[in-house]
Amino acid sequence: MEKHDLIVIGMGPAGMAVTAMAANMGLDVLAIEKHKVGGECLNYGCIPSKALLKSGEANQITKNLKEFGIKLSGKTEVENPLEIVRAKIGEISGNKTMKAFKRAKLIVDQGAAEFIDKKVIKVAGKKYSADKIFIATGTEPLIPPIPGLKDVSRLTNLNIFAQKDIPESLTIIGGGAIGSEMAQAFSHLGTKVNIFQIDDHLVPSGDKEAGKVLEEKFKKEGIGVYNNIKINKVEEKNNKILTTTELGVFKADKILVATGRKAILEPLKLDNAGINYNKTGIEINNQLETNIKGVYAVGDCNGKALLSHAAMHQGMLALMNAINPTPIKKFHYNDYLVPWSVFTKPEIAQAGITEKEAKEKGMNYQIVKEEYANYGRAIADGKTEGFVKVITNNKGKIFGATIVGEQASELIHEWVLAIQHDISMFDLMMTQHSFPTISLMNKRVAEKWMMNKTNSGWIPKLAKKLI
Ligand SMILES: Cc1cc2nc3c(=O)[nH]c(=O)nc-3n(C[C@H](O)[C@H](O)[C@H](O)COP(=O)(O)OP(=O)(O)OC[C@H]3O[C@@H](n4cnc5c(N)ncnc54)[C@H](O)[C@@H]3O)c2cc1C
Ligand SMILES: NC(=O)c1ccc[n+]([C@@H]2O[C@H](COP(=O)([O-])OP(=O)(O)OC[C@H]3O[C@@H](n4cnc5c(N)ncnc54)[C@H](O)[C@@H]3O)[C@@H](O)[C@H]2O)c1
Repeated sequence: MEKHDLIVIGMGPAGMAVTAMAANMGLDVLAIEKHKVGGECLNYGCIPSKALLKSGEANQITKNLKEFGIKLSGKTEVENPLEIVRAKIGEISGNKTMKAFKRAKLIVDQGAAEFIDKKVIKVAGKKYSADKIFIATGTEPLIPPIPGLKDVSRLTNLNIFAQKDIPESLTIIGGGAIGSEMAQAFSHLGTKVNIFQIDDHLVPSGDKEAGKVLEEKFKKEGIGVYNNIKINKVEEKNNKILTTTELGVFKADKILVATGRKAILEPLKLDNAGINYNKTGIEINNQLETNIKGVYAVGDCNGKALLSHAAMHQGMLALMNAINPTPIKKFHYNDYLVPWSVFTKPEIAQAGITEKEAKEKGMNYQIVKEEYANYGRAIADGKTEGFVKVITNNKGKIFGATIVGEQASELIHEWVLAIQHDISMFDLMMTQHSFPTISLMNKRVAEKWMMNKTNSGWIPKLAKKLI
C-alpha cells in the first residue's frame, strides 16, 4: 500500500490550501479530487457568479448611460455572457491554479475517496495510507421538500452556468447569498426574475435594514421579491415552470433552487473510520480535528462557515495544528473573525455581530450609522444607496459592522482588523484616509461616534471654558 505524509480528500479552497502549503513545506502529499480541482468555488460558485455579475453590470451601465450625460446611439445586445463565464473558469483552472500543486501527487476525476479505516483511504480500487488525513469535501445544494420540485427540470448552482442562453424569465427559490446574486446578474442581463423566500428580508443571515436596502433596489430594477412566502407546489407544463404560492401562480422559463447546502458525506464511508458527523456536517473540535486523532475536517464539510476564505483559513490552521506536536499553542478556528460579503449592487458586507444579535445578547451598545447619500464622493459616483452601521459602545470598542453600499466588500476589512485586534473608534478616527475614497466612509462613522460624544455632557461646557 502506498504511504504518504498526508492525504487530502477534496480539492476546493480548503483542500487546495492544505495541499499547496504542505507540498511547499516539502511534505509528501496525496490529494484526491473526484471531479474538478477548484471545487465548488472555482467551478460552480464564487468565480462564475462574480463573472456573470460583471457581465450584468456592464449591460446595466450601458442602459443607464444617461445618468452620466452620455447618449448611446444604437443599442447593445446580450450575446454570450455564459460562454465568457466558462472561458474565465477555464483560464483560472489551467496553469494558474495547477502550478501550486506541482510538488503534490494528485488523483483527479477517478471516483470518490472512501475510508477503509482510520488511516487508510481507497480510491479507484487502490488503497493509500497516511498518519494525517484532511477531509475537505464541501457541500451540495439542498433541495427543500416542496411538492413537485424534485420532478421538474430545475437549476442549481451546479448547472446554471452551463446553460446555453440567458432565460427570458426565472423563478428563484431563496433570497440568500446565491439567490440575491443570481437574481441581479440575470435581471441585469434582461431576464424577468421573481424571488420567493421563507425569510422576511433578503440575505437573511445579515442585517435586516441592509436586506431592505437591497430589496428596494431590486424592486426598482424590476425584480419581484416575495418574502415570508410558502410555495405550495411546483410543476412543469409546456416547457414552463409554474410555481404556486398563496399569492397565485407564477410562470417562468426556468427555476433556480438556492435554499442552502448539505454536506456530501455518504461516499466517504466515515463509519469505517468511526468519524462522528451530524446533519450539518463532520464534527470537529476547535482545532478542526475530528474525534479521530490525526483526521481533520476543513471547509464547508464541517458546516461552520460555508465561505471560501473561511475554508482556506481553516485548511491553513488545521495543517499548522497537524505539524505542531505541542498540545499548547494550537490554533483555534473560532478565534478568528469570519467576514462575509454579498456581491450585488449595492453590496452587503458583515463583520462581527449584527444589531439584532447585540439586542438578543442584551449588550450595552450604541449604533453609529453614516449614509452614503451624505458623502460627496458617493454623490459624484451616483452611488448614494446604503450605509455603514457600526455596533460599538461609549468607549468606542467595536463589536460589529454592517455595510450596504458601494464597495462594501472592500470597506469591511478595516472593521475586521479593528474588531480582531481591538482597535477602537477613536483609533479609526485618528487614522487618515485619503480623500475622496469610498473607504473614507469608515472614518466618517468613527468621526460621527466622536461628534456624538463631544456634543453633549461635560465636553461642550469644558470647551466653552477653555476657549
Ligand atoms: C453560487 C455560489 C457562489 C458563491 N460565492 C461565494 C463568494 O463569493 N465568496 C465566498 O466566500 N464563498 C462563496 N461561495 C461558497 C464557496 O463556494 C464555498 O464556501 C467553498 O467552495 C467551500 O470550499 P470547500 O473546499 O470546503 O468545498 P468545495 O469547494 O465544495 O470543494 C469540495 C471538493 O471535494 C470534492 N469531493 C467531495 N467528495 C469527495 C470524495 N469523497 N472524494 C474526492 N473528492 C470529493 C468535490 O468534488 C469538490 O471539488 C459560493 C457558493 C456558491 C454555490
Ligand atoms: N458572496 C458570498 O459569500 C456567497 C455567495 C453565494 C453563496 N455563498 C454561500 O453559500 C451558502 C448557500 O447559499 P444559499 O443562498 O443557498 O443559502 P442561504 O442560507 O444564504 O439562503 C437560503 C435562502 O433560502 C430560503 N429558503 C429556504 N427554504 C425555503 C423554502 N422551502 N421555500 C422558500 N425559500 C426557502 C431562505 O429564506 C433563504 O432566503 C451560503 O451560506 C453562503 O455562505 C456565499
